[in-house]
Amino acid sequence: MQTASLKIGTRGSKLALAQAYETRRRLQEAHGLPEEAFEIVTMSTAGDRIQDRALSEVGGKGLFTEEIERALKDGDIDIAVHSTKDMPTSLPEGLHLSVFLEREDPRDAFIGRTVKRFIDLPEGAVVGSSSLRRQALIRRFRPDIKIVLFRGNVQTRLRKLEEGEVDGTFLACAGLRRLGMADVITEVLDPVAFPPAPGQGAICIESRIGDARIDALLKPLAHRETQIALACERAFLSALDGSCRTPIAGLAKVDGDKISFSGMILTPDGTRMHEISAEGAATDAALIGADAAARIRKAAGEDFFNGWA
Ligand SMILES: NCc1[nH]cc(CCC(=O)O)c1CC(=O)O
Repeated sequence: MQTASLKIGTRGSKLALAQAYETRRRLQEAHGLPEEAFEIVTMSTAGDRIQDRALSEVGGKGLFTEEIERALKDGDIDIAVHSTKDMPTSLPEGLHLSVFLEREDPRDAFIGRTVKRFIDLPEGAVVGSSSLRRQALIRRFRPDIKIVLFRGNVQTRLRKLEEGEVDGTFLACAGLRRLGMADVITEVLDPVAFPPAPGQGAICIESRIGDARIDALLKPLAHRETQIALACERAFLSALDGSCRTPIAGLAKVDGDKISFSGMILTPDGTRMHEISAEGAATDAALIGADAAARIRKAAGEDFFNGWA
């Protein structure tokens, strides 16, 4: 029996599995190997098990990655496939996000039950979301809307919507596309007015630093523009000390040798907001993101971060 040359770790949600299958398909194509050369190892994480509280209350993004990162360090798996936007900016020692696959649509989608467009929701309508960024943006435009905590996987959220628990919800276009469910989208949000989370829409691969065999296997999967855009967005997030309690948005675009970036920070109640934009050479992506963070921090003032933290 042929043993797998690479073990791919992933969470077990439909979206996580779709991302792991996509990664496997790209690995097969790049190396002309059969499916059996890559084993998908499904893992349950604390984040998947805790369903009744907001993530920001129980420990944040790390809850979805701890078990998987332990397996990666122990050599039980060789790579882990994640949604970049779910990844903390600092990773356990010895691990890194080595490869970013070509990005899907980074924008947010509105899924309305009674109206198509978010802005057309009636006064006092109920919207489901547990993302602090989306909550702050919703409140910024429509302080009258009632927001209910909406955790669980994409399917669970859409079922709650169908059952009438809420009038609408927001999800990433990318996730819905990967699940083959883009037809539920009733409005694609303008990324200037309703900017996405840093990293949204991009699959990343986490691996051990200095593992030459794995690096060689992964190399053909790296998508240049996405790698550069994500270096900028994650530098912005990291310099703002992006915790789950800070509504932060940011999106970079790479065009040839140039990069442009726009970022936003908001207070959770949506009443205060700062925007920043930056441009420069693609080779300076991380510097541009970090500099944009320093400038937006200065423009906002320290009380912006301390007032409600
Ligand atoms: N936090 C859950 C999560 N993580 C990544 C995605 C979507 C896919 C992506 O951004 O790549 C989603 C669901 C959503 O926000 O709709």
